[in-house]
Amino acid sequence: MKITKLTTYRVPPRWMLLKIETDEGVFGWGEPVIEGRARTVETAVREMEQFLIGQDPARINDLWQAMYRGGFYRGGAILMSAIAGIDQALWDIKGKTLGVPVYELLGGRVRDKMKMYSWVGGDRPSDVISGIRKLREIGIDTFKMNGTEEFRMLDSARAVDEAVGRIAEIREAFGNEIEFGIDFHGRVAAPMAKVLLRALEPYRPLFVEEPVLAEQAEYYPRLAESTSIPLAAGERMYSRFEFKRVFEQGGIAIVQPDVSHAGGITECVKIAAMAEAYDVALALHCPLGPVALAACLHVDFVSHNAVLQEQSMGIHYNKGAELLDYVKNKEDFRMDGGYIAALTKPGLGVVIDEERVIEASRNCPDWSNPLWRHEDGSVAEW
Ligand SMILES: O=C(O)[C@H](O)[C@@H](O)[C@@H](O)[C@H](O)CO
Ligand SMILES: [Mg+2]
Repeated sequence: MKITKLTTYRVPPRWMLLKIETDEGVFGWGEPVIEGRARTVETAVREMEQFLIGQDPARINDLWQAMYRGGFYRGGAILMSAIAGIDQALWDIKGKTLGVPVYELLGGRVRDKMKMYSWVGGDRPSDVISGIRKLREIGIDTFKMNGTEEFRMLDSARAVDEAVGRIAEIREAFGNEIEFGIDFHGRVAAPMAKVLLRALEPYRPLFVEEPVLAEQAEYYPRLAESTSIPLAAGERMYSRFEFKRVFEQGGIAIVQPDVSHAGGITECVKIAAMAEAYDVALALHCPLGPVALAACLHVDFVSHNAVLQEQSMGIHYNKGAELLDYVKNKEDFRMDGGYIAALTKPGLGVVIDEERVIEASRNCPDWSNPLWRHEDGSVAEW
């Protein structure tokens, strides 16, 4: 079998889908994208296409190594997202060719269902209580929200009280019937991270995510020493080689690689195994589309330490399209009591409505995150 064609579709809300076709008619879907840089990743996929055309899609490991090591400059968000989406599509092709779901090719399921969580509250965490109430009606009991709005490097007791007050209201309203992670989203700098973590302790969040920016990873062990709240990070780390330092230094209890940013299924299965060796949990990051989610689920179903899966249904970014709008087999993504069953169709198990995708890709608006500024006019982390 030989790869004959790669087609990319940038579609609302902010996703990019990749279709890889072969000379035997089998095709696979991937989702190579960095939110806000879809066109840049698209160019990176195009550059890799020259190498890929004519290759045997079954040789996933060799193609991965060639795409990663073939370039003198490697790694980082753009290249690893391009490799990620291509890798996902290659696994889709292999599963379809052999007539089995990808998790069977990775040794089979370690669980019967996977625990999911949902975002509430939006960029500026508001209406969190009503958002939780609505999702509780469909059996979701685990949530994530942003912890703050703009947050200065050295911020006030008032800003801390505002952030903590929102969390206190949640515990007040729901007690311990629900669990929630708080995403600092990299908005909190090292001087304030310990202050905020300490203030949140009494409300026992399930985890705090990106307590500081990934480029400040050396703070993770020190922050972990200062709190009992499990710390999570990983959406802005792109390969085993970045995660290994985090495992070695400690401090992160839950790693969150993104299967569309960190080299795909091939790389994330390896990161998951490394995490297990350090007794670190896995909660794959996935605020993206259905192919990214399907790829995550295949990693979840073969990883003992997979504890939670993010999915983007109703997420504040999904303007212009919802998680399953481009999917034909919507029923396979149904959640029951906050869990999802394995996707058992051959390959990734997601049947893409290509007509819908082609239609949506016409004049697709570019998405980029807002540029926030502090009151003094300086740039604020979004
Ligand atoms: O945890 C999450 O889902 C992420 O922090 C998410 O909010 C960002 O990755 C966003 O997608 C960037 O554009
Ligand atoms: Mg996050």
